[in-house]
Formats: sequence, C-alpha cells, structure tokens
Amino acid sequence: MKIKETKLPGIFVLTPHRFSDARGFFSESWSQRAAAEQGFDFKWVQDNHSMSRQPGTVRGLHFQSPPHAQAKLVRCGRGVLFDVAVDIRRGSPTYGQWVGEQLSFENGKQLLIPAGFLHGFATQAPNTEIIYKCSDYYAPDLDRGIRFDCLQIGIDWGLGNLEPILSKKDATAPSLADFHSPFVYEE
Ligand SMILES: Cc1cn([C@H]2C[C@H](O)[C@@H](COP(=O)(O)OP(=O)(O)O[C@H]3O[C@@H](C)C(=O)[C@@H](O)[C@H]3O)O2)c(=O)[nH]c1=O
Repeated sequence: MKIKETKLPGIFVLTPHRFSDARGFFSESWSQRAAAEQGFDFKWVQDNHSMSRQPGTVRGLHFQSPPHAQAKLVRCGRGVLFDVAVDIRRGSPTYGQWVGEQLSFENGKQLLIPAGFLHGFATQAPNTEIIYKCSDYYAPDLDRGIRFDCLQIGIDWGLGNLEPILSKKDATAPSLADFHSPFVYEE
C-alpha cells in the first residue's frame, strides 16, 4: 500500500498494491495492520456503495455532525470520479481549503478523509460506482451539507460543459459563509 499525503494536510491518497496475473488482479483494499504501521487509527463500521448513472452527477458536499462525525475511506468500483475533501475545522490554518483526486477503477486509488472535512464527488463516466468505508453509522438527524459550488471554497470540479446533476437536498444547501462548523482544529 502506497500512502501519500495530499497538499491538504490530513488528507491522504492510498494506493493498494495490485498483484496482476493472467486472471486479472488481487489487492488488499484495506489492512488495519498496514494502516496502524502508518500511525492511522480508523475503525470502520459501515460500508457505503452508490452508483450514479450520468457523468456530471455531483454528490456533496456532505458531513455528519458530532457526536457521529464520520471519517471516510473512498474508492471507485467502476468508472471514474473526482473526489473532493474540504477542511471545515474552525481555527485550522487550511480552513475552507479543498483538495481533489481522480479515483477510478483503473487507478485503484483511495482517498482517506478524517472527520472535520466535507466530502463530495463528481462522476466523469456513465454508471460510476463509489464505495466507501465510514467510521460511524449513518445518523440522518446529523447529516449536513454545504453547496458544491460555494464561491468561498471555489472547487474546480472539472465538469467542463456538463450541467451538474444534483439531489434536491444538495441543490438547496447553504454556503460556507452561512455556516458555523461544529468541528474545532486540534494540533
Ligand atoms: C448516506 C446514507 C443515506 N441513506 C439513505 C437516505 C436516503 O434515502 C438515500 C440517499 O441519501 P443521500 O441523498 O444523502 O445520498 P448521497 O447524496 O449519496 O450522500 C452521500 O454523499 C457522499 C458525498 C458522502 O460523503 C456520504 O456520506 C453521503 O452523504 O439513502 C442511508 O440509508 N444510509 C446512509 O448512510
């Protein structure tokens, strides 16, 4: 497993080794032991899987509030997507900053996003599937969102000419300016 921190401290790209042979490949997509050797201490309790039919589907930006905040480990099962994390920890030197990584079935990359960050993604191919581990269970009352096109964050989703396809909830989400984050930065 190759582990590389992104330009946004706290967000990592994990690339599992693929053992290829005539049949295809094998990889360990997560190893608690390998992660512990890197100083990571995540315990996953829920796996999510969603599929988006149309390229240009944007889901996000989402987070769950404490006491059920979620860390996430995200990968692409089929197709291609642009996965994004945004720092929303109050007092963080990188508050409001974002990082994006292209995740695909082909490249096998995973994005590790701790609690305290927004998560969202845009699909770049038909029928794209995302699979992600979560460190806490879904808590609908604590499910929150920020606009994917919030000007203060300024994410370049790489949509080109595609009109973003959003859920109703995401289309009416507030921007960062109208938001008091429940997360506080700890050094
Ligand atoms: C997130 C979630 C949703 N649901 C249900 C609620 C709803 O009826 C249906 C669709 O939910 P949503 O519209 O919120 O799905 P979606 O927009 O895909 O939400 C997800 O977006 C990505 C970016 C994340 O990071 C996730 O944490 C989650 O917020 O699925 C669950 O049962 N469990 C879950 O964990």
